[in-house]
Amino acid sequence: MTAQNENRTMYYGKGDVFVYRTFVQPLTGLRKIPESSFTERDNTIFGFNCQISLKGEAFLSSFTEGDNSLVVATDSMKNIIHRQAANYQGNTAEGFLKFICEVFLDKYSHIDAVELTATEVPFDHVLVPKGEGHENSDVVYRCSRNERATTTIEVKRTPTGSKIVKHSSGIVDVHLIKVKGSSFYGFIQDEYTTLPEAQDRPLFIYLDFDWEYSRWEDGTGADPEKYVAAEQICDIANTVFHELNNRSIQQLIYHIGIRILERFPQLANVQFKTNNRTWETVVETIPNSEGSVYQEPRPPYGFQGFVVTQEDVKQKKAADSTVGASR
Ligand SMILES: O=c1[nH]c(=O)c2[nH]c(=O)[nH]c2[nH]1
Repeated sequence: MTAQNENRTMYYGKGDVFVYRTFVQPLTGLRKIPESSFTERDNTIFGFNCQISLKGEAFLSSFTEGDNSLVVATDSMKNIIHRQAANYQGNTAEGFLKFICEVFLDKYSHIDAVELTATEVPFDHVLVPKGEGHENSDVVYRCSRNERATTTIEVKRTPTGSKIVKHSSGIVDVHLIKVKGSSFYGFIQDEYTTLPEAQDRPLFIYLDFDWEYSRWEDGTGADPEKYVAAEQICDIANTVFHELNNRSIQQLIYHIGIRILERFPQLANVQFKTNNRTWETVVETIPNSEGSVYQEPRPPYGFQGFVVTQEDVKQKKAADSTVGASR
C-alpha cells in the first residue's frame, strides 16, 4: 500500500438511521455538581439518529472497478444497527456506539475502521396529575427540546485489537437568551464601524459544544461517577450565563469552558461553536416599564469557535492566585 493510498479519503455508509429502544437500564450514580439538579437519566426512550461510515482499503475496487464482492450494503448497515441495538448491555450513547463499531469490525474482517455518530432524539416527560399536585408520566413523553446530545466515535482495527481513534460527546442547538446583564463595548471604532456600543443588550446565543475525555473509557458510563451527562453540561452553561455579567460571547464561552473543566477534571477539553442571534431593538423604552420591543436579527450572523483545555484551567488558577496574593 502506498502512503498516498493510506491517506486516501474513502468511506461509505448510511445516514439518518433512526433507532429507538425502550426501557434501557437507567443511568444513575452521576457525580453531583452545584450547577445541576440532574442526577440520573431514566433511559425509558433511548433514541438516536445514527450515521455510520465504513473505511478500508478493501473497498477501493468497489470504487475503481465496480466490484461489489466486499461491499456491505448500506441497507445491511442499517439492519445491523437496528438488530444489535437489542443486544447492547450498557446505558449511554457512547457505550452504544462503541458496541456497534465492534460488531462491524468483528463481523467483517476487511473493514479497517468504523466511524459512527449518534444524535439523540430527545424526549421530555409530560406532567400528569397525582393527588393534589403533578408528577412525571412514566409512559408518555414529548419530543420537544431544541437541543440534542451528540456522540461520535471511530474505532480502528490494529494488529493488537481495535483502538478508539476518535471520540467526542456533545450537544447541539442550545439556544439561550439573557434579557439583561450582557454588554458589548470597547471594540475597534474606525471608518467601518456602525454598530453602537451596548452597555446592556439582550444576548441571544446558539451554542454547539463538544467535549473529549482524557480516557475514552470514562465516556462509556461504565463508571457513572466519571461520566459527564450532556444535561449537566447544559446546566453549567445556563448557570455561568446567569452569573456572569458578560462583555462578549467570547468571554462567556471561555468562562463556561473553564467551569465545565473544573467540575469534570476527567475531560481534556471543551470545544465551542457559537452564533450570535441577539434580537434587534425596535422600541427601546416603554413608559413605566423596564422592557423593550425587539425583532429577530437579520443575517449575516456572527460566530465564534473556541477550545478550552485543562491547561487553560491551570493557567487561570495560577493567574487568579497571583492576583489574590498581590491583594
Ligand atoms: O459578543 C460579541 N462578540 C463580537 O465579536 C461581536 N461583534 C459584533 O458585531 N457583535 C458581537 N458580539
